[in-house]
Amino acid sequence: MNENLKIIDFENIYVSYEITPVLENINLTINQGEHWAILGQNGSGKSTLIKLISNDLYPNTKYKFRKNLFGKERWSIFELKKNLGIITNDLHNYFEKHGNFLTAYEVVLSGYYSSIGIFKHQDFTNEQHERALEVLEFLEILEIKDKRVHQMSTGQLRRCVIGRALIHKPKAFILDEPTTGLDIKAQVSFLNIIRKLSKNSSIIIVTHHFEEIFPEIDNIALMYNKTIYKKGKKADILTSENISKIFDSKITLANENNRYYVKSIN
Ligand SMILES: Nc1ncnc2c1ncn2[C@@H]1O[C@H](COP(=O)(O)OP(=O)(O)OP(=O)(O)O)[C@@H](O)[C@H]1O
Repeated sequence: MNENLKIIDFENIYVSYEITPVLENINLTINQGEHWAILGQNGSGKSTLIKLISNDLYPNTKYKFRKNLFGKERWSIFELKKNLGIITNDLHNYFEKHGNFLTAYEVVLSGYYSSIGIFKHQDFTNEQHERALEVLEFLEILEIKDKRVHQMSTGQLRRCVIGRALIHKPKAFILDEPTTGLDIKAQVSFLNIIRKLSKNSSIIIVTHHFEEIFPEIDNIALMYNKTIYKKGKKADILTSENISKIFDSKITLANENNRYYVKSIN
């Protein structure tokens, strides 16, 4: 791992869907090997920030900005996906809707072509088949390799979608509210999988749940008022004062064994 490599290097970025920017003056540097959580109210711009990172949205060119990913300004979407695994609920829902006949094995293997499914014209080497099995094993879903999407639980499909990105051994994963729809047990075991991923890839997680900020996550970015209100080390940023500010409420945050939770809110 090259800790000098900047996964994200953004300076003074503005993003607009329409005329008024929804993100303003975004400055963010994330180095390889770091793990981050991004927190903020509904509508504060978290998903927009992810779309900016994934090149689904571009900065407003009215402002002078810097936007580098892995040290480079320009990326083809296909090349970017090899370096950056982006897991959103939209992708999960897309597989549920359009790929429900695929097996777990096929969902994972489809990562090589970024396709929804496996097609006759696609060739896979033996190594690629082996890698798909290795990924299923890593994600602890090898036993469901022949199960089809429509027969899977939400947690099982979520892991397959991660597996599809993991096939490339990306340097970083971005996970947008990854435990949506999971019950408490599935949530805990899913988070353990993400912790396992964090050994080899940087994790950037967007979440509304403090308990999901697992101990390896050492950096926090707080979104408020269309920008990154504060960012830095977890112990400095995750304070009751900061959290009360960004959620416009009086929140008392507590911490036990490096895990945070909301003690009171009013
Ligand atoms: N396609 C769009 N067209 C116009 N405005 C949009 C679009 N998508 C989002 N917005 C606006 O951009 C702002 C930021 O939205 P965004 O979805 O990024 O917030 P978020 O923090 O991800 O919210 P949530 O926690 O609800 O997912 C909001 O004011 C929203 O209304």
